[in-house]
Amino acid sequence: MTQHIIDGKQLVSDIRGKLKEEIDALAAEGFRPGLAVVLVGEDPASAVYVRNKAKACEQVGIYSEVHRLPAETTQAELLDLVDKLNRNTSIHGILVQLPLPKHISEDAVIDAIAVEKDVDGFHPINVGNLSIGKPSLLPCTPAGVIEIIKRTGTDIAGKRAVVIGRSNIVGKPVAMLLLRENATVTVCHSRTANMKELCREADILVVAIGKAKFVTKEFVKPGAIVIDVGINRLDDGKLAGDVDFADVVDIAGPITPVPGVVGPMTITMLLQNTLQAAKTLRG
Ligand SMILES: Nc1nc(=O)c2c([nH]1)NC[C@@H]1CN(c3ccc(C(=O)N[C@@H](CCC(=O)O)C(=O)O)cc3)C=[N+]21
Ligand SMILES: [Mg+2]
Repeated sequence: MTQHIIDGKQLVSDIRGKLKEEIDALAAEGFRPGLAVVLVGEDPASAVYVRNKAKACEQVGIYSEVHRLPAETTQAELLDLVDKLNRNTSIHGILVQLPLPKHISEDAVIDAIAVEKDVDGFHPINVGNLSIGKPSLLPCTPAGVIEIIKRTGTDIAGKRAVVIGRSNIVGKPVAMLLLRENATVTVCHSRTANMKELCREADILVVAIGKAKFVTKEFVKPGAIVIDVGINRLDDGKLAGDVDFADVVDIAGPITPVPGVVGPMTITMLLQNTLQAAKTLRG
């Protein structure tokens, strides 16, 4: 029983291959999409993600630059950099790595990013446009989750979907996107009663709560699609998802291991958003 374990490498290389073709064609016309990533402070995990993002850009031919600022950077200095990037015509996507140091308001920084360059899809205008069904830049992890589900060959319309987690960056936008695909959507959280019973009704279960191995087989309907958004660092240094993979793998249908699928897909959707933003800005 391994054929239903979703192959992240295959998925990501298919999509990145198509992105590269389109970017190569633009480059042949003398136009290259550009991404700026801003990292404030020295969080080691963030440093790894930022390096992975730069590597992925290079792979598909997106120009990228990383701005590393010290932890003591003031909010005014960061807003000043964002303003410069907003006006830089060779930059089409801006990503300010979160979390930011406590003395800086994340809301103020996100609000300052040009809506057309907000490749994280975190700006309130992009969030609002998603919720009312207008075109927008979609948040990367949620967009990746939908792409993974579609590529299992599942028709989402009419299915029961349960999302565990209601964060602004994953749970809520995943629920919104599943609704847009005509699923019947339930969102569970820390105050939900009968969570196991609700989850067992799901044809599609998306887990984003940040608790290692929280979801066991009692949460899973036989054959259900299980998408694990969690990345938790265990005491032994290994990564684990929010799903107890060994416990769930035999009962689930298509299932994502951690690491290997949702993380690399998130970065792939960032590349896709940067291309989309570049085409929009180019007109
Ligand atoms: N403005 C902003 N946008 C983000 O999209 C954003 C952010 N801030 N802050 C941090 C989180 C986290 N994040 C990840 C992306 C890829 C992997 C990834 O590729 N993970 C690999 C494993 C990497 C490892 O070994 O640690 C995997 O799951 O296979 C993980 C985490 C994006 N984030
Ligand atoms: Mg959440």
